[in-house]
Amino acid sequence: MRKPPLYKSFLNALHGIGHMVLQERNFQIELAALAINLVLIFFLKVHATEAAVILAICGAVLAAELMNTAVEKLCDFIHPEFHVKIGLIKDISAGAVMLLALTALIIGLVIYPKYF
Ligand SMILES: Nc1ncnc2c1ncn2[C@@H]1O[C@H](COP(=O)(O)OP(=O)(O)OP(=O)(O)O)[C@@H](O)[C@H]1O
Repeated sequence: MRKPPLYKSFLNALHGIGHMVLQERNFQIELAALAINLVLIFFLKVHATEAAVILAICGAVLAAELMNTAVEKLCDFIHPEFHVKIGLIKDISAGAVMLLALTALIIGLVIYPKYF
């Protein structure tokens, strides 16, 4: 089968991200957190290395949220009914996001205080 052109792959990925921006509350909250961090980095003149760490963890949280939502949607598609294993799969997937969000919180607590 012929591979689709590269720009088509970008459009497909943007379609997925666009869906998340419009429909998924957690993703919207995490995008707002990224925006707040960008403002803080700019106004507090955060050191470039620290800014890179902050932006990297924000990106990781957003990417994990994308994967978590994909797992949830896949679960709902293949098994819409209640099942204890589906619950566990969703909980594990959500756990990945929570782990990264907590890491982001700790990184923020380590970096920001010295700028105030
Ligand atoms: N089909 C199911 N069978 C068993 N438990 C389920 C099922 N669907 C959802 N759950 C339970 O409900 C939780 C929330 O699942 P849901 O699909 O509603 O995600 P959500 O509310 O969008 O979560 P998130 O905030 O992580 O995006 C799951 O983590 C799981 O514990």
